[in-house]
Amino acid sequence: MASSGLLAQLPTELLYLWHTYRVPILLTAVSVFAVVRLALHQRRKRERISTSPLPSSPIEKKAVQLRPEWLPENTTLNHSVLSLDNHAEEPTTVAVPLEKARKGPKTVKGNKMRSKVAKIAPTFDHTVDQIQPIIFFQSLSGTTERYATEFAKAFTTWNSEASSSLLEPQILDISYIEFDDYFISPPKSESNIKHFYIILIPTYNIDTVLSIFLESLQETHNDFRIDTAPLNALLGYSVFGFGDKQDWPTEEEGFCSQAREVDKWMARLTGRKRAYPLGMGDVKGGASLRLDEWREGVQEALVEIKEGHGLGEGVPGSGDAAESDEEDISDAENMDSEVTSRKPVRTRKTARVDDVEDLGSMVDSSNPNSLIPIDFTTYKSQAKPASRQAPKEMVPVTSPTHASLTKQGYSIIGSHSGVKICRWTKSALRGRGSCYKYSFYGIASHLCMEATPSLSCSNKCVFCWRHGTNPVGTTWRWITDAPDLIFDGITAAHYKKIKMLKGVPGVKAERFAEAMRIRHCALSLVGEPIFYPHINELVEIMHKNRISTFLVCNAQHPAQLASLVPVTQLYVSIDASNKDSLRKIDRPLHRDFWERFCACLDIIKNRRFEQRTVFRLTLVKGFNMAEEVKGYADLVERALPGFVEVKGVTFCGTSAAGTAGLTMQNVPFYEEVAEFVTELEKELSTRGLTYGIGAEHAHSCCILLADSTRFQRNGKWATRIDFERFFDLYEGKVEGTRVEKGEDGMEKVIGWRPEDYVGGETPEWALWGNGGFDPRDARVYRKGKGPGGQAEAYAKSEAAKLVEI
Ligand SMILES: Cc1cc2nc3c(=O)[nH]c(=O)nc-3n(C[C@H](O)[C@H](O)[C@H](O)COP(=O)(O)O)c2cc1C
Ligand code: SF4
Repeated sequence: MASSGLLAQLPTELLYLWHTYRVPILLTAVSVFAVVRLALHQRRKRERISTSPLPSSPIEKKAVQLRPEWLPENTTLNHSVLSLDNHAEEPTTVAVPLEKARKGPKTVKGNKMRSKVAKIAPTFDHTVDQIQPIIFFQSLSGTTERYATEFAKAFTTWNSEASSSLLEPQILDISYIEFDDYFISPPKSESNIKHFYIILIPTYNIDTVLSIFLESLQETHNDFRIDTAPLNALLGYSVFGFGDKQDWPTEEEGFCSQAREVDKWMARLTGRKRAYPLGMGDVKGGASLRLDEWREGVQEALVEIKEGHGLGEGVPGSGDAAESDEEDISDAENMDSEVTSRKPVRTRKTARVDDVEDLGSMVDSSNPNSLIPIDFTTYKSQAKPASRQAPKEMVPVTSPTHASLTKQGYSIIGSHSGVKICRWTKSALRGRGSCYKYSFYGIASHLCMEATPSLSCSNKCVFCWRHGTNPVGTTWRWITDAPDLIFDGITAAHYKKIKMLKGVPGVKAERFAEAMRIRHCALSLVGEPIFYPHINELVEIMHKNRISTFLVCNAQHPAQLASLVPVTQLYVSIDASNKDSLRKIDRPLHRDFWERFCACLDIIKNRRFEQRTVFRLTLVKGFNMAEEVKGYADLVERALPGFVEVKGVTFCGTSAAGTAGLTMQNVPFYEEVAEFVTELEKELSTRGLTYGIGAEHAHSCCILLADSTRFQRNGKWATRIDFERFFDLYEGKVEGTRVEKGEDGMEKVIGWRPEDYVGGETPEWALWGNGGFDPRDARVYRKGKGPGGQAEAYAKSEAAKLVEI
């Protein structure tokens, strides 16, 4: 009873208490609430290590138009499809779909009327004009180069006895010229100098520079914006091919097939100015003799021209275009199309005639007005696309490229991937220092693997050390190895090479043990990694194995760049600040290289909050340094990369580099690089951009600019990477801070930002002005080098030897 009375009194008591103490109760509740909120907030903040402000959400992105011709060919970006790997020992899975996965603007097809009248070639006035012969050659294993040199010598000796209207020949390697400078129109020169082309080439049934050369001739021919016979102003041309009759006994089986192709395209581009028939020599017997005979024939033809007789008389289709049947010339354009009926071929009068097959196919009298289909949105020939051919191996074991790369220390994996131990990996194993990637980002060189899934690329940069033998291509058209096999292959080859260093004096046991677990992969080396159609799968495999990825691309493949999965650090090579300079230094194969380059910059800008983005500038004195600071600043302003790495060129010291016009004089001194970077920093700052010099590695002539609003903590540089954090973000163990507004207007996390895996502060010794060499490592100087006023010369000579990307 007593207890029920108490209960009845309780509401009155509570009401009394509430009235008496409500102010302190309310204050306590608010305080507790505030403390709990604050604690929760602090916890979340700890999870988000980033200190920089969150990007406005969603980040405004510039629309980048991907042209249809930029989309990959022969392959698909579909992740679920793996390629057939013909190197695999165990049976592999799915075959490469040969059809293009083309998206983008609709292709507009039209028709071009064939031109009825060939241009009249300028005549040679033997009283005032001079002939400039140009000897073009291409050589992978040196044979053709040797013959071309001998040819030039014999030709010059003969010419010294002849007259002055025939100039000394120029000799040019097809690997190093700008095709457009010679094969869209004759080179620019004084008006009384007329050119004559002598072309000496081998044949390779694999992809080499020659395949690209042939494609370029074909493209020029099919380009509706270019004249029917753009090389008509040449006085004439003649081609000599080298082949191997032992393995390719007949023409049907491929003997000198590429020389025959070049001869055919030159006939079309010149308006049939074949001055002397195609010569062919078997390198296994009689090539020298054949070449001498052919040289005499070419010389005779030149004498005729010199004396004002032009190319002499021949059957229609040979000799001067003006003398030829006009219809034959325009029909010759259509050699690829089906021939319905053929004019009877007249008998040859002289040695200077076309091949019977050529004559036959160029005549299509029954259908003089037939139309050639033209694709107005692309340069590419629609008539006979290369992609219809069965894919080949990029670097077959039998190729000189394979031999050359293996000799240089590369392990070739499958037929298009490579891996090589970097000099710095050896150095780090011996406790003698790591490369600049350690100073800037914290990558110890002995934990790093350098590899590429594509030894081929679409540039022929003057400073590339794979000159001459490098596979090149504008589209991926090779047999494609599966990404897991590439991963297994490159890692196995890397470990094998590390093991081989076991006995090298000075290798530290502790570092050797550490090196047996790859932590980082620089996807660069040579070639273009994003050219490989399954690069995304390969990157994913790396990340799953907790291997970080530094990927360097050459800004020529916007479609692949746009669809690349986020990597740990994404580089784009910026080899020049303007179109002209880029053309000279990178010698890109794509005619729209500048548009591609600019599109890549816009993509880099759009993706700057998804991953760390870096501009890699390679300074080559005399090519891309002087007067270009403002231009580089324009590019930085356009793409806003997180970092700008500026590096003096590495001179590979090969004779091929010399052919490309590069010598030690082009390697800048460290102080010159430093001066350049200081100017660039100043220029960026006048534009209100917040870049500062973050770190340096004088040893490899490399300096780092970084965005101070993103990669500084408490006013101190934080350029290093927290790799464990990166993998935790990748695996979803921690949440990133990249947010986007959903359809409901609410912000939600959609990934991570570079700021989420910023590592510790940049060490004192790596900061600008301190040199960048870890004092815990032993610095070893070569004889006669080292401190004492020679540091810069040392850096320069070392830079010449290092192959470090
Ligand atoms: C991988 C490979 C493929 C070749 N393909 C052909 C061919 O299809 N037809 C041919 O006549 N010769 C072919 N050859 C022979 C080369 O044309 C010949 O060896 C030539 O001398 C090489 O010239 P270079 O040393 O200047 O590169 C091939 C040689 C190699 C190594
Ligand atoms: S982009 Fe790289 S691999 Fe390609 S040519 Fe230039 S330096 Fe060599």
